[in-house]
Amino acid sequence: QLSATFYDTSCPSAMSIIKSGVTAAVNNERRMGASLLRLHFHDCFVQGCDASVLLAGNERNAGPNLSLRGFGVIDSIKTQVEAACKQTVSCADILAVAARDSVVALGGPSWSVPLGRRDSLGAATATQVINSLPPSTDSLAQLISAYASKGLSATDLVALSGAHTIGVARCRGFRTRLYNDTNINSAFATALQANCPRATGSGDGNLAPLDTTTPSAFDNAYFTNLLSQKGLLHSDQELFNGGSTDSTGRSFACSAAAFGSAFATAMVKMGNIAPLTGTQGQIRLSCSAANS
Ligand code: HEM
Ligand SMILES: [Ca+2]
Ligand SMILES: [Ca+2]
Repeated sequence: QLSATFYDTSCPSAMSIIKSGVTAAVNNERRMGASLLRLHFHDCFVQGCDASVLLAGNERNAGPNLSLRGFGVIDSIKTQVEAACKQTVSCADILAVAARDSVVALGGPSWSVPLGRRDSLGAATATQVINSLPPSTDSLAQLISAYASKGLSATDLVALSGAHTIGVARCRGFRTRLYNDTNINSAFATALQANCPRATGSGDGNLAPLDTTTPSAFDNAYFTNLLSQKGLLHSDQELFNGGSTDSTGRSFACSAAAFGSAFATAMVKMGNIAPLTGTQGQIRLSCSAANS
């Protein structure tokens, strides 16, 4: 059972240290806010919110995790938190708070983060990573079932996908959509094709914003884009493609407030996936390695 006041007496400065670290990193590079938010998602979906994603090794080296970034920002925040309160604040909680502070730094909603997660003793395998994170080639039905397996609803799926209102993706992740999908705005596809050639291997790493309208503001433009078939990933456009989630997407496109509150609710739910609590796991001294 997590609690928002978990560190109030044991480490009262933790929240402000994390917030300053995140704000400084985002002011230096806006994209870092997106990268920190994605780290928390990749942590929670694989073996629960236990900071397993931060451990050097198999999990971090698995395909879907190779483009993760922000490890250095988390390490530096952890160093400052350790200096204030020795072995008290978990890396898993730092990730959850950093995700919230990133959203706030980019103009999105705020919420109170339940705390008290502990850190895993080990990482997941590459196979576990691949089986736990839905690929962007998934259909709506596959996405709904992947989220259901984590206790998240179809509304949570749509709300959490709104995280793609910030950040970027590599050509290799949206090439097939540009050349094969039919539910894509043609001017949008043509413009993206210039920097993402059809041939596999050419321009694989070229980046495009997930939200073509406001790539570094946390707003609801991701959903207005979906209404005009300008979702970047196949999985993004699946959420608004004539299926059961259309009405949710339309409501988030119409109301930034409705999106913000559903996003906050869904982030708390995602942050509650299989946490280690009590005497389980450990409080790591360094986020990239289990204690020796
Ligand atoms: C619904 C299933 C999801 C799929 C299939 C998916 C897929 C992807 C892909 C393919 C990328 C680009 C990676 C690259 O090319 O390097 C990406 C980036 C990103 N994802 Fe997702 N994602 C999903 C859900 C989420 C959720 C739930 C969050 C957070 C709550 C999230 C946050 C992000 C962010 C912020 C980025 C940009 C990161 C950066 O610029 O460094 N995604 N996602
Ligand atoms: Ca994890
Ligand atoms: Ca945006």
